[in-house]
Amino acid sequence: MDFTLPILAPSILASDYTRLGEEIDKCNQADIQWLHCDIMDGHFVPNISYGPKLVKAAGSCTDAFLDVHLMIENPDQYIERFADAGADQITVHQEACPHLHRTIQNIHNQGITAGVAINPGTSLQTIEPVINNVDLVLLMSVNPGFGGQSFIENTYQRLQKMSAMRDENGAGFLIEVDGGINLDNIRKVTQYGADVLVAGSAVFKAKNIPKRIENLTQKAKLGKGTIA
Ligand SMILES: O=C(CO)[C@@H](O)[C@H](O)COP(=O)(O)O
Repeated sequence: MDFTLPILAPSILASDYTRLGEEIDKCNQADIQWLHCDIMDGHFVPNISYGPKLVKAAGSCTDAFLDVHLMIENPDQYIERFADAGADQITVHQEACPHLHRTIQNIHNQGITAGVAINPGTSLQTIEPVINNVDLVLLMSVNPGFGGQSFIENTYQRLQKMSAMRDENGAGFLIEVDGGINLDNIRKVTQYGADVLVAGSAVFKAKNIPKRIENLTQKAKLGKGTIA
């Protein structure tokens, strides 16, 4: 599937679940390419969000690529269920996968793309052995578990290092950044190498959601490729 970079991926975690269809429809009005679903289990992260049933409902409201981020322990146990629910991509946490290479294979075996996520406090070197096997690396720019947190500033250096690792290894994965992205920092995040920008509060707390998505996307485009 071809996408135009940078990609803005609204995270429905910040949406009004009582009007989920309408909220996603507003994203469709802005021609979103990706929709981001955050799965939290109350163990890997200190919060519980939603499961495959809601992912399926969300997917039925859009043609956008369904980007499912599993912040859960034992992700292997749930890969098939989220794939059946319509996930186009599943991302698992390095910190939750003792057999990361096998988990990535399990995702690919479902005929979908695979991502690996890392927390702000985890060394980038820990994912080096799998970077030629994944389609996406997700750098968390907040400690996962809650929407509405502030962006952690050292993400910029981590983005630069991750881009350099990709070049050195001749890898082709996309770099996604998730947490605390807003109108003030989105340009800089893309300047430092992000291809995909997850935004929850910045999208769904806006009065005019389609307009906000357009503004965020425009600012992200201004940053793309401006730092070597
Ligand atoms: O995974 C997470 C939080 O753990 C994120 O996807 C949040 O949903 C992003 O929300 P904002 O920081 O943009 O409000």
